[in-house]
Amino acid sequence: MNKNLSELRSEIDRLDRSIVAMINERYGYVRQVGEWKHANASEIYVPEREKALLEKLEGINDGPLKNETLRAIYREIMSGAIALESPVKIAFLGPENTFSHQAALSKFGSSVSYLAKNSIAEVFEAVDRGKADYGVVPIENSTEGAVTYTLDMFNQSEVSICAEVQLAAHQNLMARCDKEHIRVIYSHPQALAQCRLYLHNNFPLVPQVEVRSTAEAAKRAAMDDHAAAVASTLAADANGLKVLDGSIEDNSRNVTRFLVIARQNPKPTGEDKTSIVFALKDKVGALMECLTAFGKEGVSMSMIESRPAKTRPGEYLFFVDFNGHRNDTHVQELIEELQKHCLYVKTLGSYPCGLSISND
Ligand SMILES: C=C(O[C@@H]1C=C(C(=O)O)C=C[C@H]1O)C(=O)O
Repeated sequence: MNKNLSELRSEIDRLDRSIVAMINERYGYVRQVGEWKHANASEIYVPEREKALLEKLEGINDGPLKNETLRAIYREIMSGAIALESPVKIAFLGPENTFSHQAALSKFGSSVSYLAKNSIAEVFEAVDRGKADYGVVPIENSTEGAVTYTLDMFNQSEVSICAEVQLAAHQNLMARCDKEHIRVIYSHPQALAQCRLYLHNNFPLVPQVEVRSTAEAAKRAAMDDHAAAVASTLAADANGLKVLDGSIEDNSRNVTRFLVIARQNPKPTGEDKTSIVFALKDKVGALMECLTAFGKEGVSMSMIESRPAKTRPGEYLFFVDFNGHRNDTHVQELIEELQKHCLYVKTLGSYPCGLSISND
């Protein structure tokens, strides 16, 4: 016979008691892992282990639990585990409630502590000086391209990349008033650029004002009856604003990629990416030789970006992301080949390929 509601709930209660007991049992082992790590000066956050664990769990999950839900639950279980091992601090490009904050939360969960920094340079500095254990910085957007400031910082800093986060960052129009009463729209220049068409079609006569973050834009909209902001839903909630239109970005596959920086180098997972920067020797065909080296080693690039070297006019640095780990023989051969044509080649990190996460 079918169970009635209170019988069903007591079954749920029984299982919840087991779940909590099991998480606590798990944390007993986590604590011991933490002690081992402290004794062996080992890293607390281990992205390659987390990735392998999540993949294994997805492999045994027969549903109805969705893999997305499973990941979110484990994000928090592992966040609690990290906090139990050590009080880690994560620096991100502030203020709070920006997409960078959201990217950091999606990687480290809500049990660790966060430091909102005023600039990308300050995030690097916090990690460089050990004031933060990890940093989260934007690196590229699928609509607007590379975040050149972050690229430039890598050339000056000794931190390395230990993980990536790909956030399907949806932009939203939010305000206290209705659409017809909007007299000004605030946002970060990149967010305004991502919604150029929507804003042109819907608010051709409303002035757009650039501010330093989408979170700042939402704060301003919260203080003005006739202002709107283009920002994340996190910012709408934090400032009590109504979302008037959601997912207003012109390209619905608008993804922002963030990097986790640290003073550590993850081990290979079998599905890794490596980021390097190189400066070409001043000789004809040097760039061609470098690109040929990638082809020869069968290495596919996922990003290539050039930046002025700032030493002499006309000299450029090339930032490249490609599939593979710095420990792989073919990657080592590729780097040796590149060195022949470059003044220097610096490996910025090898890290597990990240899944794309949505901020819906
Ligand atoms: C427990 C560990 O530390 C952290 C927590 C993990 C977890 O909760 O499973 C996994 C990897 C680490 O980020 C570990 O390294 O195994």
